[in-house]
Amino acid sequence: MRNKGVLMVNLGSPDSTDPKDVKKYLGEFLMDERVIDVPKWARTLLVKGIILNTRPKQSAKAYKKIWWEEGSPLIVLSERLREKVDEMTGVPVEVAMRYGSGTIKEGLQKLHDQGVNEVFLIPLYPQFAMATTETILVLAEELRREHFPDMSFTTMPPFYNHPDYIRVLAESIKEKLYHVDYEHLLFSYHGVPERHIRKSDITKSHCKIDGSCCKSPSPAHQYCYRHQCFETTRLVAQYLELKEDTYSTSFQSRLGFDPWLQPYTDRTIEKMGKKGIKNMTIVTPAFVSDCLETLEEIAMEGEEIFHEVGGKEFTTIPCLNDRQDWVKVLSRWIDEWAIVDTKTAIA
Ligand SMILES: C=CC1=C(C)c2cc3[nH]c(cc4nc(cc5[nH]c(cc1n2)c(C)c5CCC(=O)O)C(CCC(=O)O)=C4C)c(C)c3C=C
Ligand SMILES: [Fe+2]
Ligand SMILES: [Fe+2]
Repeated sequence: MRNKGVLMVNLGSPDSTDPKDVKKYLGEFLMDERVIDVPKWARTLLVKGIILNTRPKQSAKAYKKIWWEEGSPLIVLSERLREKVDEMTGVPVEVAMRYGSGTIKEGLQKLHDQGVNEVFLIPLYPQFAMATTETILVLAEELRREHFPDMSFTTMPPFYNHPDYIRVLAESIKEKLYHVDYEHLLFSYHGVPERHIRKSDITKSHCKIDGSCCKSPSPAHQYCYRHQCFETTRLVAQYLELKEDTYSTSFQSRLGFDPWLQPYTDRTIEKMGKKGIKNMTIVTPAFVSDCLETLEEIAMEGEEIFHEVGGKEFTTIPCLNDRQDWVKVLSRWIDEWAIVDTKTAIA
Protein backbone atom coordinates (compact mmCIF):
# COMPACT_ATOMS: atom_id res chain seq x y z
CA MET A 1 0.00 0.00 0.00
CA ARG A 2 1.34 3.41 -1.02
CA ASN A 3 0.96 6.21 1.54
CA LYS A 4 1.77 9.70 0.42
CA GLY A 5 3.45 12.59 2.20
CA VAL A 6 5.36 15.77 1.45
CA LEU A 7 8.78 17.09 2.44
CA MET A 8 9.41 20.76 1.74
CA VAL A 9 13.09 21.69 2.04
CA ASN A 10 14.62 25.10 2.74
CA LEU A 11 18.25 26.17 3.26
CA GLY A 12 18.54 26.33 7.06
CA SER A 13 19.92 28.73 9.64
CA PRO A 14 22.22 28.63 12.66
CA ASP A 15 20.65 27.47 15.95
CA SER A 16 21.29 30.87 17.51
CA THR A 17 23.19 34.10 16.88
CA ASP A 18 26.10 32.89 19.02
CA PRO A 19 29.22 33.00 16.77
CA LYS A 20 29.92 29.35 17.75
CA ASP A 21 26.55 28.24 16.33
CA VAL A 22 27.02 30.43 13.27
CA LYS A 23 30.45 28.89 12.71
CA LYS A 24 29.03 25.35 12.94
CA TYR A 25 26.27 26.19 10.44
CA LEU A 26 28.58 27.99 8.00
CA GLY A 27 31.09 25.13 8.25
CA GLU A 28 28.48 22.61 7.13
CA PHE A 29 27.05 24.93 4.45
CA LEU A 30 30.31 26.06 2.87
CA MET A 31 31.97 22.62 2.96
CA ASP A 32 29.23 21.38 0.61
CA GLU A 33 30.94 20.58 -2.71
CA ARG A 34 27.96 22.07 -4.58
CA VAL A 35 28.30 25.40 -2.76
CA ILE A 36 32.07 25.92 -2.84
CA ASP A 37 32.83 23.68 -5.78
CA VAL A 38 36.61 23.42 -5.70
CA PRO A 39 38.69 20.31 -4.89
CA LYS A 40 38.23 19.18 -1.28
CA TRP A 41 41.74 20.17 -0.18
CA ALA A 42 41.23 23.70 -1.57
CA ARG A 43 37.73 23.97 -0.04
CA THR A 44 39.05 22.84 3.35
CA LEU A 45 41.88 25.37 3.18
CA LEU A 46 39.55 28.17 2.12
CA VAL A 47 36.66 27.40 4.49
CA LYS A 48 38.42 26.10 7.60
CA GLY A 49 41.68 28.03 7.13
CA ILE A 50 40.24 31.41 6.12
CA ILE A 51 36.45 31.96 6.03
CA LEU A 52 35.58 30.32 9.36
CA ASN A 53 38.18 32.42 11.16
CA THR A 54 36.52 35.73 10.37
CA ARG A 55 33.06 35.33 8.81
CA PRO A 56 31.13 33.77 11.74
CA LYS A 57 31.65 36.85 13.95
CA GLN A 58 30.59 39.18 11.14
CA SER A 59 27.60 36.98 10.20
CA ALA A 60 26.57 36.60 13.86
CA LYS A 61 26.30 40.40 14.12
CA ALA A 62 24.10 40.47 11.04
CA TYR A 63 21.92 37.61 12.35
CA LYS A 64 21.47 39.48 15.67
CA LYS A 65 19.87 42.38 13.77
CA ILE A 66 17.14 40.22 12.22
CA TRP A 67 16.64 37.43 14.78
CA TRP A 68 13.12 36.98 16.19
CA GLU A 69 12.11 35.94 19.69
CA GLU A 70 10.97 32.57 18.28
CA GLY A 71 14.25 32.10 16.38
CA SER A 72 15.58 32.48 12.85
CA PRO A 73 13.02 34.14 10.54
CA LEU A 74 13.74 31.57 7.81
CA ILE A 75 13.02 28.66 10.17
CA VAL A 76 9.97 30.26 11.80
CA LEU A 77 8.46 31.23 8.44
CA SER A 78 9.12 27.79 6.95
CA GLU A 79 7.35 26.14 9.91
CA ARG A 80 4.38 28.54 9.61
CA LEU A 81 4.15 27.64 5.92
CA ARG A 82 4.27 23.93 6.77
CA GLU A 83 1.46 24.24 9.33
CA LYS A 84 -0.83 26.05 6.89
CA VAL A 85 -0.11 23.74 3.94
CA ASP A 86 -0.50 20.68 6.14
CA GLU A 87 -3.90 21.94 7.24
CA MET A 88 -5.03 22.55 3.66
CA THR A 89 -3.93 19.30 2.04
CA GLY A 90 -5.04 15.75 2.61
CA VAL A 91 -1.51 14.36 3.16
CA PRO A 92 1.08 14.84 5.92
CA VAL A 93 3.49 17.72 5.25
CA GLU A 94 6.88 18.10 6.92
CA VAL A 95 9.60 20.70 6.47
CA ALA A 96 13.35 20.16 6.61
CA MET A 97 16.55 22.16 6.22
CA ARG A 98 19.52 21.30 4.00
CA TYR A 99 21.96 22.57 6.64
CA GLY A 100 21.76 22.90 10.42
CA SER A 101 18.94 21.61 12.61
CA GLY A 102 15.74 20.02 11.32
CA THR A 103 17.63 17.85 8.85
CA ILE A 104 16.30 16.11 5.75
CA LYS A 105 16.95 12.76 7.48
CA GLU A 106 14.75 13.83 10.42
CA GLY A 107 12.06 15.06 8.05
CA LEU A 108 12.01 11.75 6.18
CA GLN A 109 11.97 9.88 9.50
CA LYS A 110 8.90 11.87 10.63
CA LEU A 111 7.11 10.91 7.41
CA HIS A 112 8.25 7.28 7.76
CA ASP A 113 6.87 7.19 11.32
CA GLN A 114 3.49 8.24 9.90
CA GLY A 115 3.56 5.31 7.48
CA VAL A 116 4.53 7.38 4.43
CA ASN A 117 6.40 5.54 1.70
CA GLU A 118 5.76 7.85 -1.27
CA VAL A 119 7.25 11.31 -0.84
CA PHE A 120 6.74 14.50 -2.84
CA LEU A 121 9.97 16.47 -2.39
CA ILE A 122 9.58 20.22 -2.77
CA PRO A 123 12.82 22.21 -2.69
CA LEU A 124 11.67 25.68 -1.64
CA TYR A 125 13.64 27.40 -4.40
CA PRO A 126 11.89 28.68 -7.52
CA GLN A 127 15.06 28.60 -9.68
CA PHE A 128 17.39 25.62 -10.08
CA ALA A 129 20.92 25.96 -8.67
CA MET A 130 23.63 23.46 -7.87
CA ALA A 131 23.89 25.08 -4.43
CA THR A 132 20.18 24.68 -3.68
CA THR A 133 17.94 22.28 -5.65
CA GLU A 134 20.71 19.92 -6.70
CA THR A 135 22.35 19.54 -3.30
CA ILE A 136 18.95 18.85 -1.69
CA LEU A 137 18.01 16.18 -4.21
CA VAL A 138 21.39 14.47 -4.11
CA LEU A 139 21.39 14.29 -0.30
CA ALA A 140 17.76 13.16 -0.13
CA GLU A 141 18.48 10.32 -2.57
CA GLU A 142 21.56 9.25 -0.60
CA LEU A 143 19.49 9.19 2.60
CA ARG A 144 16.68 7.29 0.91
CA ARG A 145 19.04 4.57 -0.31
CA GLU A 146 20.78 4.23 3.02
CA HIS A 147 17.93 4.62 5.52
CA PHE A 148 14.55 4.52 3.76
CA PRO A 149 14.86 2.00 0.89
CA ASP A 150 11.10 1.36 0.91
CA MET A 151 10.37 5.00 0.09
CA SER A 152 9.99 6.46 -3.40
CA PHE A 153 10.38 10.12 -4.36
CA THR A 154 8.68 12.44 -6.81
CA THR A 155 10.33 15.84 -7.17
CA MET A 156 8.75 19.22 -7.73
CA PRO A 157 10.64 20.79 -10.65
CA PRO A 158 11.88 24.40 -10.34
CA PHE A 159 8.77 26.57 -10.52
CA TYR A 160 10.44 29.82 -11.73
CA ASN A 161 7.99 30.11 -14.65
CA HIS A 162 4.95 28.32 -13.26
CA PRO A 163 1.89 30.53 -13.88
CA ASP A 164 0.65 29.99 -10.30
CA TYR A 165 3.97 31.08 -8.80
CA ILE A 166 4.26 34.06 -11.16
CA ARG A 167 0.72 35.16 -10.25
CA VAL A 168 1.21 35.09 -6.47
CA LEU A 169 4.62 36.74 -6.75
CA ALA A 170 3.25 39.45 -9.04
CA GLU A 171 0.23 40.00 -6.78
CA SER A 172 2.52 40.37 -3.76
CA ILE A 173 4.43 43.07 -5.64
CA LYS A 174 1.27 44.79 -6.87
CA GLU A 175 -0.02 45.21 -3.30
CA LYS A 176 3.06 47.27 -2.40
CA LEU A 177 3.43 49.15 -5.68
CA TYR A 178 -0.02 50.64 -5.20
CA HIS A 179 1.20 52.26 -1.97
CA VAL A 180 4.51 53.72 -3.11
CA ASP A 181 5.63 56.22 -5.70
CA TYR A 182 7.28 53.56 -7.80
CA GLU A 183 10.12 54.68 -10.05
CA HIS A 184 12.22 51.53 -10.34
CA LEU A 185 11.53 47.93 -9.37
CA LEU A 186 14.66 45.86 -8.83
CA PHE A 187 14.45 42.05 -8.94
CA SER A 188 17.39 40.97 -6.77
CA TYR A 189 18.31 37.25 -6.84
CA HIS A 190 20.93 35.48 -4.74
CA GLY A 191 24.10 35.30 -6.84
CA VAL A 192 26.16 32.27 -7.76
CA PRO A 193 29.70 32.11 -9.18
CA GLU A 194 29.63 32.21 -13.01
CA ARG A 195 31.46 28.88 -12.93
CA HIS A 196 28.33 27.21 -11.49
CA ILE A 197 26.35 28.22 -14.57
CA ARG A 198 28.92 26.65 -16.91
CA LYS A 199 29.09 23.49 -14.80
CA SER A 200 25.31 23.01 -14.93
CA ASP A 201 25.19 23.48 -18.73
CA ILE A 202 24.15 20.04 -20.01
CA THR A 203 25.04 21.03 -23.60
CA LYS A 204 28.53 22.05 -22.44
CA SER A 205 28.49 24.84 -25.03
CA HIS A 206 25.41 27.03 -24.59
CA CYS A 207 26.00 29.16 -21.51
CA LYS A 208 28.42 31.94 -22.30
CA ILE A 209 27.00 34.29 -19.68
CA ASP A 210 26.69 37.04 -22.24
CA GLY A 211 23.74 39.19 -23.22
CA SER A 212 22.06 36.58 -25.40
CA CYS A 213 22.60 32.94 -24.32
CA CYS A 214 19.89 33.00 -21.67
CA LYS A 215 17.39 34.38 -24.21
CA SER A 216 17.99 31.90 -27.05
CA PRO A 217 16.19 28.54 -26.70
CA SER A 218 18.30 25.69 -25.34
CA PRO A 219 17.90 22.49 -23.31
CA ALA A 220 20.57 24.06 -21.05
CA HIS A 221 17.89 26.28 -19.54
CA GLN A 222 16.46 23.38 -17.58
CA TYR A 223 19.47 23.78 -15.27
CA CYS A 224 20.48 27.40 -15.92
CA TYR A 225 19.98 29.51 -12.81
CA ARG A 226 20.68 32.71 -14.73
CA HIS A 227 18.10 31.95 -17.44
CA GLN A 228 15.52 31.01 -14.81
CA CYS A 229 16.05 34.24 -12.84
CA PHE A 230 15.64 36.39 -15.96
CA GLU A 231 12.54 34.41 -16.91
CA THR A 232 10.94 35.01 -13.51
CA THR A 233 11.58 38.73 -13.96
CA ARG A 234 10.25 38.75 -17.53
CA LEU A 235 7.06 36.90 -16.65
CA VAL A 236 6.28 39.05 -13.60
CA ALA A 237 6.95 42.21 -15.62
CA GLN A 238 4.60 40.92 -18.33
CA TYR A 239 1.91 40.12 -15.75
CA LEU A 240 2.20 43.57 -14.16
CA GLU A 241 2.60 45.31 -17.55
CA LEU A 242 5.73 47.11 -16.35
CA LYS A 243 7.37 49.56 -18.73
CA GLU A 244 10.73 48.36 -20.08
CA ASP A 245 12.98 50.92 -18.35
CA THR A 246 11.25 50.80 -14.96
CA TYR A 247 12.55 47.43 -13.80
CA SER A 248 15.78 45.41 -13.85
CA THR A 249 17.48 42.28 -12.53
CA SER A 250 20.54 42.00 -10.30
CA PHE A 251 22.38 39.44 -8.13
CA GLN A 252 23.28 39.80 -4.45
CA SER A 253 25.40 38.17 -1.72
CA ARG A 254 28.62 37.40 -3.58
CA LEU A 255 31.40 35.78 -1.56
CA GLY A 256 35.11 35.65 -2.44
CA PHE A 257 36.99 36.93 -5.45
CA ASP A 258 35.68 34.82 -8.34
CA PRO A 259 33.30 36.50 -10.79
CA TRP A 260 29.67 35.99 -9.76
CA LEU A 261 26.57 36.71 -11.81
CA GLN A 262 26.22 40.39 -12.62
CA PRO A 263 25.06 43.10 -12.27
CA TYR A 264 25.63 43.09 -8.53
CA THR A 265 22.73 44.35 -6.41
CA ASP A 266 24.72 46.73 -4.17
CA ARG A 267 26.30 48.46 -7.18
CA THR A 268 22.94 48.61 -8.96
CA ILE A 269 21.29 50.31 -5.96
CA GLU A 270 24.16 52.81 -5.85
CA LYS A 271 23.94 53.45 -9.60
CA MET A 272 20.18 54.02 -9.41
CA GLY A 273 20.53 56.51 -6.56
CA LYS A 274 23.30 58.38 -8.38
CA LYS A 275 21.15 58.46 -11.53
CA GLY A 276 18.56 60.41 -9.59
CA ILE A 277 16.05 57.66 -8.80
CA LYS A 278 14.35 58.69 -5.56
CA ASN A 279 11.90 55.82 -5.03
CA MET A 280 13.11 52.31 -5.35
CA THR A 281 11.30 49.04 -4.69
CA ILE A 282 13.10 45.71 -4.32
CA VAL A 283 11.76 42.19 -4.62
CA THR A 284 13.82 39.05 -3.91
CA PRO A 285 12.25 36.15 -5.85
CA ALA A 286 15.06 33.60 -5.26
CA PHE A 287 13.84 33.23 -1.68
CA VAL A 288 10.37 32.08 -0.72
CA SER A 289 11.01 32.86 2.97
CA ASP A 290 12.44 36.06 4.38
CA CYS A 291 15.92 35.47 5.77
CA LEU A 292 19.23 37.13 6.51
CA GLU A 293 19.72 37.94 2.82
CA THR A 294 16.43 39.83 2.51
CA LEU A 295 15.97 41.33 5.99
CA GLU A 296 19.55 42.47 6.56
CA GLU A 297 21.42 42.60 3.26
CA ILE A 298 18.59 44.19 1.30
CA ALA A 299 16.23 45.89 3.77
CA MET A 300 19.04 47.31 5.96
CA GLU A 301 22.31 47.47 3.98
CA GLY A 302 20.58 48.13 0.67
CA GLU A 303 18.54 50.96 2.12
CA GLU A 304 21.66 52.51 3.66
CA ILE A 305 23.48 52.46 0.30
CA PHE A 306 20.47 54.04 -1.41
CA HIS A 307 20.19 56.84 1.14
CA GLU A 308 23.94 57.53 1.02
CA VAL A 309 23.68 58.36 -2.68
CA GLY A 310 20.61 60.57 -2.36
CA GLY A 311 17.76 58.06 -2.67
CA LYS A 312 14.61 58.66 -0.59
CA GLU A 313 11.95 55.92 -0.47
CA PHE A 314 13.33 52.39 -0.35
CA THR A 315 10.61 49.72 -0.25
CA THR A 316 11.17 45.99 0.11
CA ILE A 317 8.56 43.45 -0.90
CA PRO A 318 8.27 40.61 1.65
CA CYS A 319 8.91 37.09 0.38
CA LEU A 320 5.87 34.87 -0.16
CA ASN A 321 6.39 33.39 3.34
CA ASP A 322 3.02 32.04 4.55
CA ARG A 323 0.75 34.20 2.39
CA GLN A 324 -2.63 32.60 1.90
CA ASP A 325 -2.48 32.60 -1.92
CA TRP A 326 0.96 30.92 -1.80
CA VAL A 327 -0.30 28.34 0.72
CA LYS A 328 -3.21 27.62 -1.64
CA VAL A 329 -0.90 27.21 -4.64
CA LEU A 330 1.45 24.82 -2.82
CA SER A 331 -1.51 22.85 -1.48
CA ARG A 332 -2.99 22.57 -4.98
CA TRP A 333 0.32 21.35 -6.44
CA ILE A 334 0.43 18.73 -3.67
CA ASP A 335 -3.17 17.63 -4.11
CA GLU A 336 -2.74 17.40 -7.90
CA TRP A 337 0.31 15.17 -7.39
CA ALA A 338 -1.51 13.00 -4.86
CA ILE A 339 -4.61 12.60 -7.04
CA VAL A 340 -2.84 12.07 -10.37
CA ASP A 341 -0.57 9.50 -8.84
CA THR A 342 -3.43 7.63 -7.25
CA LYS A 343 -5.23 7.53 -10.62
CA THR A 344 -2.09 6.20 -12.32
CA ALA A 345 -1.72 3.56 -9.63
CA ILE A 346 -5.37 2.48 -10.08
CA ALA A 347 -5.04 2.40 -13.88
C1 LIG B 1 18.87 30.91 -4.15
C2 LIG B 1 19.29 30.68 -2.97
C3 LIG B 1 20.72 30.60 -2.60
C4 LIG B 1 21.84 30.34 -3.37
C5 LIG B 1 21.93 30.04 -4.84
C6 LIG B 1 22.98 30.44 -2.50
C7 LIG B 1 24.31 30.26 -2.89
C8 LIG B 1 25.44 30.52 -2.12
N1 LIG B 1 25.45 31.12 -0.85
C9 LIG B 1 26.75 31.22 -0.42
C10 LIG B 1 27.17 31.77 0.81
C11 LIG B 1 26.34 32.19 1.85
N2 LIG B 1 24.97 32.26 1.83
C12 LIG B 1 24.51 32.63 3.06
C13 LIG B 1 23.20 32.78 3.46
C14 LIG B 1 22.09 32.41 2.70
N3 LIG B 1 22.07 31.95 1.42
C15 LIG B 1 20.78 31.68 1.03
C16 LIG B 1 20.33 31.22 -0.20
C17 LIG B 1 21.19 30.87 -1.27
N4 LIG B 1 22.54 30.73 -1.25
C18 LIG B 1 19.93 32.02 2.14
C19 LIG B 1 18.43 31.84 2.16
C20 LIG B 1 20.73 32.46 3.17
C21 LIG B 1 20.25 32.98 4.53
C22 LIG B 1 20.09 31.92 5.56
C23 LIG B 1 19.49 32.43 6.84
O1 LIG B 1 19.82 31.85 7.89
O2 LIG B 1 18.69 33.38 6.88
C24 LIG B 1 25.64 32.84 3.93
C25 LIG B 1 25.58 33.17 5.43
C26 LIG B 1 25.41 34.57 5.75
C27 LIG B 1 26.61 35.40 5.44
O3 LIG B 1 27.62 35.26 6.09
O4 LIG B 1 26.51 36.17 4.46
C28 LIG B 1 26.80 32.58 3.19
C29 LIG B 1 28.22 32.66 3.64
C30 LIG B 1 27.59 30.68 -1.41
C31 LIG B 1 29.11 30.60 -1.33
C32 LIG B 1 26.80 30.25 -2.46
C33 LIG B 1 27.31 29.65 -3.71
C34 LIG B 1 26.66 29.37 -4.77
FE1 LIG C 1 23.78 31.98 0.14
FE1 LIG D 1 22.10 30.61 -19.94
